[in-house]
Amino acid sequence: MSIAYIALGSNLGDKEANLRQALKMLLVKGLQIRSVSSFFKTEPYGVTDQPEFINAVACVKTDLAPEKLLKLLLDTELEMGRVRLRHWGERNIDLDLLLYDDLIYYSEKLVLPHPDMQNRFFVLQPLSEIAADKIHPVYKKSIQTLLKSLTDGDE
Ligand SMILES: Nc1ncnc2c1ncn2[C@@H]1O[C@H](COP(=O)(O)OP(=O)(O)OP(=O)(O)O)[C@@H](O)[C@H]1O
Ligand SMILES: Nc1nc2c(c(=O)[nH]1)N=C(CO)CN2
Repeated sequence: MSIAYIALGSNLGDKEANLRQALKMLLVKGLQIRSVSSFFKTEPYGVTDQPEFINAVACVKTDLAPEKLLKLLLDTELEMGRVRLRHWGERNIDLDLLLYDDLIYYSEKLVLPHPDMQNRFFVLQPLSEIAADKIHPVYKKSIQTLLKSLTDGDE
């Protein structure tokens, strides 16, 4: 069994209901959900002229290989009628794979750890709630340290 961390986000429709529905679907598809962070209201990152998001992170246990797990996430987005208005823009549901054990992996379809997670408050805040001491396999720093660097404005 492997442990993976999944980021959930929504800023269209009933955002909290969208996150709850996605979590239910992941469970039905066979992921063992070990913990889920609080749901956080977050300011839009990147493209800022859009509604605020609700974000959360879930820790799951799975036998699926990383690319199979990513496919499960992308299929779940599609089954929820994935709406995306523009790159980094509004969406009813977004499921990203943040970490998979301590794997460092790069393919056309999947990059692990998620290559922008260290820059995203909306990821590090919920992740640090459920995995503060987890060490990022590339930066070799804990999630809480990465969060502090981001909020302190370190390089
Ligand atoms: N760790 C990862 N988690 C999710 N998708 C990934 C990851 N690494 C690579 N991808 C690829 O990124 C593609 C596009 O992802 P997506 O449409 O969610 O981009 P985005 O949400 O607009 O931006 P971002 O991925 O930076 O949040 C996916 O189809 C997937 O193949
Ligand atoms: N706060 C917040 N900002 C974002 C988010 C998100 O989930 N939360 N997702 C984006 C596209 O992946 C772009 N910007």
